[in-house]
Amino acid sequence: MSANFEKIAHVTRGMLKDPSKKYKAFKGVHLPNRQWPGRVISKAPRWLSTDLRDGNQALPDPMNGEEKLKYFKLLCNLGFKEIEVGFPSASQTDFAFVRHLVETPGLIPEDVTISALSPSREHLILRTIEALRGTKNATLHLYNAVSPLFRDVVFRNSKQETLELAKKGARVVTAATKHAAESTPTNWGFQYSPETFSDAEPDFSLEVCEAVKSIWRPTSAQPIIFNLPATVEMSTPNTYADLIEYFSTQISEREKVCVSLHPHNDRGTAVAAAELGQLAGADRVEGCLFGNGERTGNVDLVTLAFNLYTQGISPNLDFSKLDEVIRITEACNKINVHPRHPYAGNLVFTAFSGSHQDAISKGLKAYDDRKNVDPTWKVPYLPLDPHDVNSEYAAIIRVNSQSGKGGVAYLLKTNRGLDLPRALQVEFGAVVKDYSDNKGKELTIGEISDLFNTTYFLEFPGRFWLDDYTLSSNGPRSKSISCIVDVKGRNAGRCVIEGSGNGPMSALVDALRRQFNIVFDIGQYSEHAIGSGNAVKAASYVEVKANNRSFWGVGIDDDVTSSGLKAVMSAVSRAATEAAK
Ligand SMILES: CC(=O)SCCNC(=O)CCNC(=O)[C@H](O)C(C)(C)COP(=O)(O)OP(=O)(O)OC[C@H]1O[C@@H](n2cnc3c(N)ncnc32)[C@H](O)[C@@H]1OP(=O)(O)O
Ligand SMILES: CC(C)C(=O)C(=O)O
Repeated sequence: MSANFEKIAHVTRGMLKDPSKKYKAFKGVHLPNRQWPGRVISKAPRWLSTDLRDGNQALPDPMNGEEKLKYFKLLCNLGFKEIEVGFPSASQTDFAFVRHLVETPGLIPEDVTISALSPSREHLILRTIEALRGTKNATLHLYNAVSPLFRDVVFRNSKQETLELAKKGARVVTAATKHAAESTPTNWGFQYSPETFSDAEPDFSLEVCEAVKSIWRPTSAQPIIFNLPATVEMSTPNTYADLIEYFSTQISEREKVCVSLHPHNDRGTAVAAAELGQLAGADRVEGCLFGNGERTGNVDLVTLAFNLYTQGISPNLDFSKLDEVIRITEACNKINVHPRHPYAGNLVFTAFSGSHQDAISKGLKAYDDRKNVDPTWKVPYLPLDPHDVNSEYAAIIRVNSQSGKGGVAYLLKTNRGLDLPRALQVEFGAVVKDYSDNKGKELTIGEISDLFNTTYFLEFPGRFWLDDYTLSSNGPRSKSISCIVDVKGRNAGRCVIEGSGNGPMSALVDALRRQFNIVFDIGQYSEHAIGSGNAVKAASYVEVKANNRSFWGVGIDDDVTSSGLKAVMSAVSRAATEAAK
């Protein structure tokens, strides 16, 4: 028997060459006049967070009471007005948590409605109502599965028996909430989910929902919520949208119904399904932060919210402190947010590749230049301004062997205030590229900064190091210089060199030529201030040309003339080092 089983297992293991016998294409509803493709989303839906229920039931280690409370407060702070707080009939932890919320004054904000889920079984419904009793606003959420697969395999129920199960549960809910002896009256709302809606006959889902509606008798002021789950995502998201449009247009007394979506992410398209479902007429969306939830998760509410936001539509949720949201979610769920998670992953505002870095830094500069006149966000590769989620641009650009000069220059600018001329960017970009290629790993800004100091002799002397100097004026456009210079390498030692020219720099060039017989020309030169006030410094960049080659030097000093002279020494040292190779 066991050998036989292994044989079968062996034969069937692995992907099939022809999967068509084992897997059948999903057949959607026939909807030739579908309207949703021509629509656009123009407002945020009603949101319900089911992190504390569907999210929690999917965790290897479900949240304890303390974690649930922390999470509940987070959800309230983010702006959720409907929160499914648990499945109180499942465990004492869930029951006690709901009671704690209800019984502790001030824990549930006045404008927040809590909801709890119950299967359509009398004792479980009663226990759920018991948990919610006494809170100001509560939604009792009832469910039973309606699809043929569940009818046949799980419940072994006929259609009629499935319909009766829903009706029986609805009646229990009505009776128990009507007669609930509450010292503080609860404003009860009712929600019904035909579980497995995505795989059920659309007309049967409608029939069950109509039956539940006739028992609960909603009004326009207090509509019933029909939550239509893609309990399992069955096919492309357009098929879910078709089902939603069909339901939304066929259900009677539509004005007394709130159509709600509850997409799971089995095919990775829950976000698309939720968006198309809204086009198809849904008013409300249920999901979890960062897509936690059964199997591949519930639809990710963070992505949905930012998808709206980046279209210029307020999601009515505030994720400004996204880092904190991630920290709390990871701590409570014990599941990390993926580094490439839309909007939230720690790599989504990061570019390693050179051409992306170049485009981003140009885009950020262009945005900064025009934002007072035109605040429209248009920056290559960045659909969201990282500042909106409290992130810094500095985190955007990171350097490895795929990076180019633009990213390196951007980092030196943002971290050290150094605005390198383009030709120097090219030169130093190549130095960084060589270094990172050899290292085979990402470089930190500290490493890039050290490499810049070493390459341009900013901290440790090169072949020539200017210790001190005096300048004297011989009349307009004529200067003399006397410098104390430390020399390394051949003829090492300290010496005094003297020269003259029409400015300090050309006087130094003359002194170096006289003393060391070094012949070169000054090419490009630029300087700028770093910082402001008493701490201001000057940065100078000088290009020297010798033997048909160009070498850049950098000098930083409190004094602008000294920074220029140091930059010349830095460039000449680099040229001399190269000549000595
Ligand atoms: C798609 C969803 O996410 S639905 C929510 C799912 N969440 C959970 O299940 C988390 C909490 N659940 C639990 O703690 C338990 O499953 C309980 C307390 C609800 C029930 O526990 P048990 O009575 O031990 O039953 P069990 O867990 O085996 O559930 C299966 C039984 O429930 C029945 N059932 C399942 N869903 C429903 C429903 N909506 N209405 C009525 N009966 C249902 C099944 O037919 C099965 O009955 P059977 O034992 O007669 O065959
Ligand atoms: C009970 C329903 C809403 C559910 O969680 C699902 O079908 O996924």
